[in-house]
Amino acid sequence: MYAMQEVKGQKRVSETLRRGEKMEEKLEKLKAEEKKIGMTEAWLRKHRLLYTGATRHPFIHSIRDGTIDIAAFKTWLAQDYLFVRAFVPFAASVLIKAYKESDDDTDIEVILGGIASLKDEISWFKSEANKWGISLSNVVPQKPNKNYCGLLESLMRPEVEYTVAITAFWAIEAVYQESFAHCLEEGSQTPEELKEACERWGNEGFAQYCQSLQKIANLRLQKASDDELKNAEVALLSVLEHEVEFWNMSRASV
Ligand SMILES: Cc1ncc(CNC=O)c(N)n1
Repeated sequence: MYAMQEVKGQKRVSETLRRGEKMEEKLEKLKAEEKKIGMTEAWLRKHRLLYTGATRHPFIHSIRDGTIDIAAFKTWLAQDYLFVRAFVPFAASVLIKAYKESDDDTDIEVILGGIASLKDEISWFKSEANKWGISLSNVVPQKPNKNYCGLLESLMRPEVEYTVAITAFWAIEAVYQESFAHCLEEGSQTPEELKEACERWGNEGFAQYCQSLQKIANLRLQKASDDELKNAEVALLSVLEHEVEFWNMSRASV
């Protein structure tokens, strides 16, 4: 008898929690509409601390102020090469979802542009590794890298909606854009030999590409169901957390 009541009580609690979450999503949506900003911007404001943690990490600061230990940069380079290799099939999965679910042809063009530049990026990683005397064929992925690639794998599943996947895709690209652009701003003391790496993601073209992705995500999120909204926000938070861990890993290697 008591057990039955407890089960009922638990059900009521979880039902209430679920309702609370739904209301919270609706509130975020209203806030975004009121301020005439997109959903992604509303979420970044809500999770400012985490976003700053991902885009203004001590690893990035150390590049910007020139105090970086080159061993940390080399670790990042080798690990990121592996990440980018895993990022290609993820990008391809987003392309497939866009083809199936989007009614806007330009989505495909934006995503395809991203995939095309990944080919160039992989070549760059190889020549950069060569320059630093790193052998990429012997690199073993570290735990945070494996975890991040695991997230990509889970987002590649066919049951993950396009809206959720494109939100994650935008966030992954935007973190690198914001981080490396910071290393190139006025007053930064980024070492000459690291500037090329920073320009890969910190350049104006990459910034515009990120804005295009953000615009696509916002349009989709505007029309999304409560469930999709929740999943997209969770995906965004997961991306930001994994990015922080990825920077931590690079720094911890020295
Ligand atoms: C860990 C991580 N996050 C984002 C990017 C940027 N996307 C593709 O290059 C990256 N290279 N690595």
